[in-house]
Amino acid sequence: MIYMDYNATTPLEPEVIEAISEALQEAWGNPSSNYLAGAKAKAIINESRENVARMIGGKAEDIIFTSGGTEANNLVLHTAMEHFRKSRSSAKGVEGSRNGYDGLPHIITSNVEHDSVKLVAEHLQSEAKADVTFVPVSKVTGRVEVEDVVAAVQSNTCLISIMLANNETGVIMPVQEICSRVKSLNKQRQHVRILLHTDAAQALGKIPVDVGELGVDYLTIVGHKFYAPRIGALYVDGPGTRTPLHPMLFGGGQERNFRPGTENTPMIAGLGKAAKLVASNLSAYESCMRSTKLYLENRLQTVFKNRIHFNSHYPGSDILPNTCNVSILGRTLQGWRVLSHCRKLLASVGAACHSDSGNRPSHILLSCGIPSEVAANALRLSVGRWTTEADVDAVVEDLRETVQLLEEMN
Ligand SMILES: Cc1ncc(COP(=O)(O)O)c(C=O)c1O
Ligand SMILES: O=C(O)CC[SeH]
Repeated sequence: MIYMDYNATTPLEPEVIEAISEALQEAWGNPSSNYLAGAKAKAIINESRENVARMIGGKAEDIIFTSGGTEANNLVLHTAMEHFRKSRSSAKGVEGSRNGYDGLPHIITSNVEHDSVKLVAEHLQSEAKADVTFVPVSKVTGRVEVEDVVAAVQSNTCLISIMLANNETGVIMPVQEICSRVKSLNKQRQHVRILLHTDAAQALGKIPVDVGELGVDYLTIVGHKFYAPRIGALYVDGPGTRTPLHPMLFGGGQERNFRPGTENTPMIAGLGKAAKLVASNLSAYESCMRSTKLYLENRLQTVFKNRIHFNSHYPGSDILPNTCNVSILGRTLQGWRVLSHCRKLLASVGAACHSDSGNRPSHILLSCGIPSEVAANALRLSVGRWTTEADVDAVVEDLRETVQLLEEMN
């Protein structure tokens, strides 16, 4: 079988497995314990924190380990709600400062976010705890447009959360430009500070990610997208000092009380090792995945000619180097049907967490302006660091044979 679903999850690099097993064997102590076994664990955690910070151009003290990206994203939206409430209570009594605090906290996000942002925002909205603007991506560029985000800002806006790259289309969002514009707004606003978050899950390990260049207050890190284990982290620019961070959990004081619970040392060790590999090899990873993806697109074009629609080709938009969202046009060639008949290819029609959504076309692709009958045939092919041209040849031949079979069956 040939795996081409690296946006869903990645295997662990051998060096990462080695770091995890070493921590399991040698650093099993409680990191808070004051004897050698604990000190060993604490040292591994500190080294990993440094490596994760280095991967994104941040400082170690700005990294908070979490169970994964879902927790990190939830922590940001929870913090924004608390930020609004505390800002409002401190504004009470100050003449004229009540403006902007009447009503609910307002969140701005896009209509193509991962469910761990989308569903949290929808929940807050349905519970009348927040107003939410889901800014639609442009159907021309597949990208959320800066002017549309800025136009959505209200006096009670307390958070803007826009993913750095989309998991289905691979489209890279203009987060740096959005942050630059909103920081200027914040300087002149009399109202609550607008916090800035990006979910970088799909970008890390594929393209350069630098928190200073982006200008974000928060950035979500997801290990299992860059050959690390199922653990994550949240970058916060000065947690509790420059940038608010309000815990969802209370307990033993770990992670400076921002995320208590005895640390998962082996998984943190793996995250740190994977981050170190990204920091050292990103340029090679990126160019290798890009050349493989381009070879895949060329082979698909050659074999399927005018029956192929590339769902990630948007004028003026940058795309992740590993992602190829493509539809083979034909009445009987729905993506799920093609994949279920392929003998070698392992891929998806869209986000793994939507895999139980039946055979409906991806709402992400429909939001990007892909016609329904084309979106229904979508295949999300995402290559990895070690995907070869031979893998591509085998996958394209598998698709060719499968299409021929399905069309002969009908
Ligand atoms: C864009 C994006 N954000 C968040 C997540 C959630 O991360 P986790 O699976 O660690 O909860 C994922 C992947 O699952 C993702 O692709
Ligand atoms: O896009 C994916 O498959 C991961 C998020 Se559910």
